[in-house]
Amino acid sequence: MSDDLLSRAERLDADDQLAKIRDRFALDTPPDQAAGAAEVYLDGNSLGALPHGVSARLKDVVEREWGRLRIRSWDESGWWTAPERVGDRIAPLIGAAPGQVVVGDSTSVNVFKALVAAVRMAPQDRDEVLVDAATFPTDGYIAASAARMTGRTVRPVPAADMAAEVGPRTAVALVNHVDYRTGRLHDMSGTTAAAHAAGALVVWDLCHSAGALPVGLDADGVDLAVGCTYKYLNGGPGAPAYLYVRRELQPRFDSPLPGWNSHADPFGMRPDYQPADGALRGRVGTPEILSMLALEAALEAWDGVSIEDVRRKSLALTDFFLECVAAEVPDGLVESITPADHALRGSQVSLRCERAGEVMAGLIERGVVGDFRRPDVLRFGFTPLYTRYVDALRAARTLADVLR
Ligand SMILES: Cc1ncc(COP(=O)(O)O)c(C=O)c1O
Ligand SMILES: Nc1c(O)cccc1C(=O)C[C@H](N)C(=O)O
Repeated sequence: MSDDLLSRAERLDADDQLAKIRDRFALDTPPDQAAGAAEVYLDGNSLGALPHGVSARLKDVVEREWGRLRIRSWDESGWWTAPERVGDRIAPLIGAAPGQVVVGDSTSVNVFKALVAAVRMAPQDRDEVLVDAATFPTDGYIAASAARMTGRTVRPVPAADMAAEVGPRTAVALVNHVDYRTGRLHDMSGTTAAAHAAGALVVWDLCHSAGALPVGLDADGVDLAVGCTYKYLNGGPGAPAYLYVRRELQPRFDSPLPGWNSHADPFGMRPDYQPADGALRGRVGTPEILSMLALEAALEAWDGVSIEDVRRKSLALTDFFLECVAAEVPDGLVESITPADHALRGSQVSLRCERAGEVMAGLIERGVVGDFRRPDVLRFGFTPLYTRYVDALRAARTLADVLR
């Protein structure tokens, strides 16, 4: 056991510019203090921790805005415009200028909107939809249905090969920015440029990158993007997702779900559909006000935080964790499937090991929470806003204990 690692972890935490941001989260509170030590939470890539402030905000939304103001809150409390307002709060985190992001519905529903709208915008003689072959399943299911509905076929392609595979038959490519299983980061700029050179559009799924690393949607000329808000954005279970539509494409965005909330005059109650301008064309029906306002409060945890600092810490944390695993876990028991190359790494470390399900259960029992993805992957998510270097060390040491 190397005390060296512990003193290094403590020094890294002491020097960490983001260390104080952890206080914005409900993490070191009972019952997390089982066995005297706070839980090491490395599952923020599935469900982000609760930021302080959300509970009080929700109480106010429920008791005052809903309970007392009732219907007036749609205007007086800003409920009606929350989807665009919260979208604009997320926008800087994903490199989008205001007016291009709208919040609402699940990621799955937004994948559907984005894909069908992209097929409708693409040259009509194009008959294929390329889908990241290792995609999170929901994207693949939705893409298959969207393709069937629009008379296209799906061709699965490894995300890393997407730039080479887009061609004259491609209407749209759907790519995960960071692979949920391996934590591999894909090349947004190069893939988008290659798709455009081939006359195709690209839809990016940002679920595992937004809030974990800088995303440059505008700079990279991305057409459409979707993402969830319950991972690194800490919006809470079932928090609504978002849809980005590049400003120049908005006039041509023809939603497959043209609900009344995306109408130019929703209260005109007219029988004919006339789409609104701008990002709110991506809205569908009545927004999820409670979860959307919880998300809005959660985003305050980002006040004064630079995403570049987040990225620096994320890479340092994942490097340190990999180093601790190499030092503490006997050789040959685990193998990292997360790229060592920083340019290819998101904010998680995935370790392949035998009986991974049982190993993760053992870790959780000992207060180290990651997750298990079948058949053999242990996932450890590193959320720079609240994960400490001592957490990375404790996770590696606990893993070594469990494996022994
Ligand atoms: C890449 C990716 N896309 C989509 C989803 C989920 O979509 P939804 O918000 O519809 O559950 C997840 C995780 O749940 C994901 O990791
Ligand atoms: N969205 C989830 C849920 O409702 C329950 C359990 C897990 C999730 C997840 O987010 C899974 C996650 N997208 C993954 O990367 O595996």
